Amino acid sequence: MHIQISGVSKAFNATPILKDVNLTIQSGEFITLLGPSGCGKTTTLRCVAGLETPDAGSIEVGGKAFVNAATRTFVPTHKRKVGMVFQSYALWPHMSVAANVAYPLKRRKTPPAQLKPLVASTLEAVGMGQHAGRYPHELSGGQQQRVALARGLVSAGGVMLFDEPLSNLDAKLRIAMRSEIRRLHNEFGNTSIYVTHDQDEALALSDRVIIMRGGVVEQVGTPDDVRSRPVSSFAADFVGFENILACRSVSEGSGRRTAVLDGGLELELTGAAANLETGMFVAFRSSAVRLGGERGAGINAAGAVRDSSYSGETRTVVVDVAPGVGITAAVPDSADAAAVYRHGGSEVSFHVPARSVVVLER
Ligand SMILES: Nc1ncnc2c1ncn2[C@@H]1O[C@H](COP(=O)(O)OP(=O)(O)OP(=O)(O)O)[C@@H](O)[C@H]1O
Repeated sequence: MHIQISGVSKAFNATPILKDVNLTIQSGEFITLLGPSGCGKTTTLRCVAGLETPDAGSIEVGGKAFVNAATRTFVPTHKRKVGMVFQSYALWPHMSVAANVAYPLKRRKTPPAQLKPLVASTLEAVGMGQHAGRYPHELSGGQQQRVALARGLVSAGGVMLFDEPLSNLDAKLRIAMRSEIRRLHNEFGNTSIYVTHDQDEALALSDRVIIMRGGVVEQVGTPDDVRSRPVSSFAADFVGFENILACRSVSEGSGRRTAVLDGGLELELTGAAANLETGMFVAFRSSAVRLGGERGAGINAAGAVRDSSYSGETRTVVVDVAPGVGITAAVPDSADAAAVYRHGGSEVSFHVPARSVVVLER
């Protein structure tokens, strides 16, 4: 089902929450709305579901207007046939698993001859076939979420909406359920909109990621686009670039253009960095920073180790290059690395290859 969100705005108590949101979602696509708390992800989803009414704009699904503020069209939620899965599983405690899944079908007056096999096959698809007779309190959190998924899937006439469905699960289960959600999306052939503030989840699940900021769409791209080519310092920060520096000035001399960045770091402006101008930003990941004697095209500088911490396979080292300006580097962890970088104050040189530096216009 193709989804077209056009010019959607919404205010609560005169505070604008969505500001002219435009999104085109292809039929069969899995897209994620990613952004910090309060940026309007859930409100966007609720407008598609019919749980909120936009003040302006329209939402069309499969060529049919769900809502259009200009023509005062509004299709109520139960007639939209979208499947919804929430963070709180929202199961009826007094109903069995099968009855919970059957509930939206009964409300729609689905004939029993169709209802029973549909509930059974959907419970089978989510791996809960053998628990149809149990009650929610007899299930683990992960199993309850599977039932909620099945209930969403039977309601979905081609569109699934997910609002942080995995937030209540532990880390291991979250990763397992991610693949389940993606598998079911493919198997059922739905178009899915998924809300999260977890970038790993967004990158793992989606065909495209929509980064939102303060009620507007900041960036739309494939997981690789948003991870490797953020469009702004906000987007770069959100997808985990640890180092974001402003360009303070650009100078030209003897055929070379050189930028001075925060902390006095210098970067020769060639290749991808050729367009950098004063007021713009550069970003690079901690994994791109080489500590030690290596030099080459890019940033070559030195500073004093502020501190270092063990973080899994790598050791994260913060090097101060100026008062209040630290560069974060990730180096493979070893006893040597721990010994060298554990203590603050020691002088270390570092290099950031030019190819690892991303230029951001804002
Ligand atoms: N019914 C409402 N009445 C008043 N304010 C609301 C209402 N619903 C949402 N808001 C406000 O709108 C803003 C955006 O909320 P929304 O839930 O869309 O954000 P979000 O990006 O999904 O954030 P989160 O990840 O915290 O859920 C918040 O500041 C919230 O307090």
